[in-house]
Amino acid sequence: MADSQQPHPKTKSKAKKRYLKAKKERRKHRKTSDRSGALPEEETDDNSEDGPPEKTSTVISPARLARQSNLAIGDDSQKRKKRKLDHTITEGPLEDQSKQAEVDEPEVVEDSLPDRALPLFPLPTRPDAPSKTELALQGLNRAQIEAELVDPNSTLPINLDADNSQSILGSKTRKRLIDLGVNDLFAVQTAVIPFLLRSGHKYTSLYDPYHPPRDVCVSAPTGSGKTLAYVLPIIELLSPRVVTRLRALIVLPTRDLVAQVREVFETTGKGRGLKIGTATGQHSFSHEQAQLVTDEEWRTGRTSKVDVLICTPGRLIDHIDGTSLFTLRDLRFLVIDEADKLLNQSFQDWLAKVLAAIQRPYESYLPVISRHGLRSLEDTSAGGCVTASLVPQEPPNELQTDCDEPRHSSCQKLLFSATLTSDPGKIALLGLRDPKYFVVREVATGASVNHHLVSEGFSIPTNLVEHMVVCNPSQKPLMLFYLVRAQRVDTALVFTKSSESTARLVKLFELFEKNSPVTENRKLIIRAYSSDLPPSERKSILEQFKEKKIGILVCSDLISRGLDISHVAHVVSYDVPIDIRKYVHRVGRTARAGRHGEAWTLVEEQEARHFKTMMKDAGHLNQIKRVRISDEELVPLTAAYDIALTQLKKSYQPHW
Ligand SMILES: Nc1ncnc2c1ncn2[C@@H]1O[C@H](COP(=O)(O)OP(=O)(O)OP(=O)(O)O)[C@@H](O)[C@H]1O
Repeated sequence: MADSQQPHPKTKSKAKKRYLKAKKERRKHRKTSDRSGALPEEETDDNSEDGPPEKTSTVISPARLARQSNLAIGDDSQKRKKRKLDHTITEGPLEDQSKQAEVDEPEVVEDSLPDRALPLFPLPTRPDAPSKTELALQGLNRAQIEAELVDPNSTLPINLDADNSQSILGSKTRKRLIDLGVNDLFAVQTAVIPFLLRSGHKYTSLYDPYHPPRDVCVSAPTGSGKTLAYVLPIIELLSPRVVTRLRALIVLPTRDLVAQVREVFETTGKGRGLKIGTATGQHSFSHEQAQLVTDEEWRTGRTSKVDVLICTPGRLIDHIDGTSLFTLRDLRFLVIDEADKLLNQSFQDWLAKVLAAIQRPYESYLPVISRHGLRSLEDTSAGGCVTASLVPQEPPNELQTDCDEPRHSSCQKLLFSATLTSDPGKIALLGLRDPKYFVVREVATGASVNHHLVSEGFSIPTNLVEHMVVCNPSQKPLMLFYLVRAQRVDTALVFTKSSESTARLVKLFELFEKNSPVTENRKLIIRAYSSDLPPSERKSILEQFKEKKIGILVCSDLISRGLDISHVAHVVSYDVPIDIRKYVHRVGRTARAGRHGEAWTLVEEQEARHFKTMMKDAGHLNQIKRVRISDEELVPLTAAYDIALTQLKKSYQPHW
């Protein structure tokens, strides 16, 4: 009974029937009105099958609303407005909106308004992220990006018979080079020397404030001949001068390098009359002052006793600050060798002081009025025609003349390094004038110079063979002794991390040599070279090493840069270098000037990952061969090593 009173789920109530009928009519009506273009009635959410609909939410089709608003009339602006409306009306996530649009936009609307439909804008797409190289290039300046790539294998023969007009170098210089055994210019020299010495070109004059020369930055591998690349042009340009002025300043990071570069100047420029001076602090300040300047200006018309000064930055600043007659205003060349190292040194703000000292005050560019009411002019063109003439002084002229053109310092800055920085911030400190970059390196096909500049993957001499030996820290000295004995690493530079480490290793090695049986008729001499030693002793040790009286020189990174000793056949990094720059300079003490050389790095097990990552980042890991030394190979050395170790420990114990 109760069941019969319940309405059957399939039977429809009267109200429902009425509702469905009305709905059907509404649909029918809508179809006909759509076809005739009339606007239908407002559509409600009446899809419920369960009874008369409740007016919950009203969803208005955007197309319909646009039509209601008389917006979609065909022209573009109206279409745009319609689209705007679409966006304002539909709310919620974009995905929902597009679905909603699909539902609300019946095909009939699109069909009926083909020419009014809004153009579909492409969905916004995210551009590919720029590569690391592209990003880094954004920081580089134009000169770096347009660097000239020089093939490291290119050479230029020095022809003694060529006449001066055909050759970049004068006959005197060529003859001198041939006498010294230099028959070809190396790659870096073939690029840089012609750039600096374009004969007859305005850049060759010593003083040209209206057309000052372009600055030059050079990145070339160790031992590739960068020193001659600047020494030769300086000698060529300065030797015709008549009046001695300080016209070339060469800044280097260490005293040893100053002495080395001085030697190159003296041997190459022999007989050319150039006066070379050095300032390193090795001698007393007053002694250096007496070597550099004269107070007889009234008689000689000059203050400088030298044409070329080679110095360390510290002592240079001392002279700028403390030597009253010392001036850099006549400089034609400022050479910063090992530039990346020197730019990292902020010592006494040396760079800013030097740059300020180079600038001539405005007056000094004008003809100088002498005490006699005359002016002296100096023509210092490269042709060697130097005249000091006295010309009556003209009254000041209000008219604009050529002399009113802005005048610049004629000083040309030359930067050299095997690991030249590409850091735009550091380069900017130098205020370079329209710099020209030369990069000497082999570039793999497809790779660009820029990539190398950015990645700072410095090039290593091609004749260098590199090895790494991964070992237990306690075995490191034994590994070194093994290399010395078995691999004949006996004309070598061994680099450690500190002077203490240097001293300890030398002591241990001496004890080891004393205790090991002499297998051959040779006594190996090993010495330490460190900052703890007085300068005179350091100099003497280097001399002995150059003369092959010392076989192995153990040192810290003090001499890892620039040192040129041709017979060094091996470089051992007893302690792993902390960065790729240090590695490049250390291994660059061998395989110089096209010679063969070998580099060994002793890597403690826990350092292996760091070392490999460093090499991989520099794109250099594949060039390094891993050498495995078995315990059996070490057995013949262990007895002497153990005794040496015990003796070393005893020597470090306090005696009481
Ligand atoms: N054209 C040449 N022919 C023969 N030998 C040369 C030539 N140019 C330079 N050398 C020799 O090559 C050696 C290395 O030169 P240099 O010291 O100038 O190298 P470098 O590029 O400055 O190296 P580093 O970056 O290590 O300072 C020197 O002994 C030099 O005399």
